[in-house]
Amino acid sequence: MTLSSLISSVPKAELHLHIEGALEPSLMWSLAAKHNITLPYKNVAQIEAAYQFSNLQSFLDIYYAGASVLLDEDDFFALMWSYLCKCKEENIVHTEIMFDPQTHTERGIGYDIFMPGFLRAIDKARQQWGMSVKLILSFLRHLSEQEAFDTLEQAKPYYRYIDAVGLDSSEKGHPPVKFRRVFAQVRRLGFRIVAHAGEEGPADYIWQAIHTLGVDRIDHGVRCLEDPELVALLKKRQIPLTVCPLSNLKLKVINDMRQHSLFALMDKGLLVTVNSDDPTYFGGYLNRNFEALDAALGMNKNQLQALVINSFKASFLSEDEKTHWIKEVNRHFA
Ligand code: HPA
Ligand SMILES: [Zn+2]
Repeated sequence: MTLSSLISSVPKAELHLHIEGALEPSLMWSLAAKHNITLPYKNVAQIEAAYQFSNLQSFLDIYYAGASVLLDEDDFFALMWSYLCKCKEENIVHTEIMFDPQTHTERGIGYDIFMPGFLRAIDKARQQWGMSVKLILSFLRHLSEQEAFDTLEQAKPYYRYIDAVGLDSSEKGHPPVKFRRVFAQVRRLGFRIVAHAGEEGPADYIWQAIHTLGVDRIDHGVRCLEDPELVALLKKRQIPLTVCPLSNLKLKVINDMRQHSLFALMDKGLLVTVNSDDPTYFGGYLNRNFEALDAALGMNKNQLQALVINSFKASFLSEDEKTHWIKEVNRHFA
């Protein structure tokens, strides 16, 4: 089998995906029409053409504006269902999906609107395809810690549907320590913890995420390479990094995919995974990210196999589920 057909056919997990970043321009357009919302674009092609970013903030501005078309439960169902259909197409059998409650609650759209929409789509994918899905509630770090506390409190009726809590949005100037107390509460509630760190922000933010927040995984984390002691810690504790190659390229964390450090991180013994982050904004779903790495840097079958095994190892699945899927992956490569 060619590498390309292995990439698409192997069962895999995705661990770093923002559901608001999976809003297809065509769905944005039709929801705007449904709700009589005027977008600053004349057609779908213009939406796509607007996705040229110079850094994280220039993306976030467009990403939060795009979410303004999501108003009723059916809209959130359509958004989730569209992504889960892509998972089916790409042989993603398990996905851990981040959602940003504050992007919606700030507009007056409550948990009672978006959660039932998300959960209906997830139930349908579970029943139709046996897909496995976990949800990660993410705090927007440009907002205050008090607002994160309020967001956690408002989620109470839905705690049983949420597996982990994370931290995303504008990284620079909003270090993990800003959220020390709310993540202490998150830990007491028994959720797993993830945080974006070391995407644009310094290696020190990765230290803070580990020591102050007590994360189970780091989202991005590519800037760890600037600190050999940190690399040694990530290796020793096998703290996973959910790396997003096309995102790094589109947000100018790197200038060329040939500069991507993913294989360097693997060679240092780190537990690295490949993910799509915000696929409709960054030019591709998960399989495209593997393809882009191969096209720029070359990937052999052993590297692909290791990355796919890592996607299960680094997940929040049970040990039995991990063992099951790792066996399936190995069978696929045999
Ligand atoms: O890559 C990202 N970084 C920070 N916040 C985000 N929200 C969506 N995608 C991202
Ligand atoms: Zn992200």
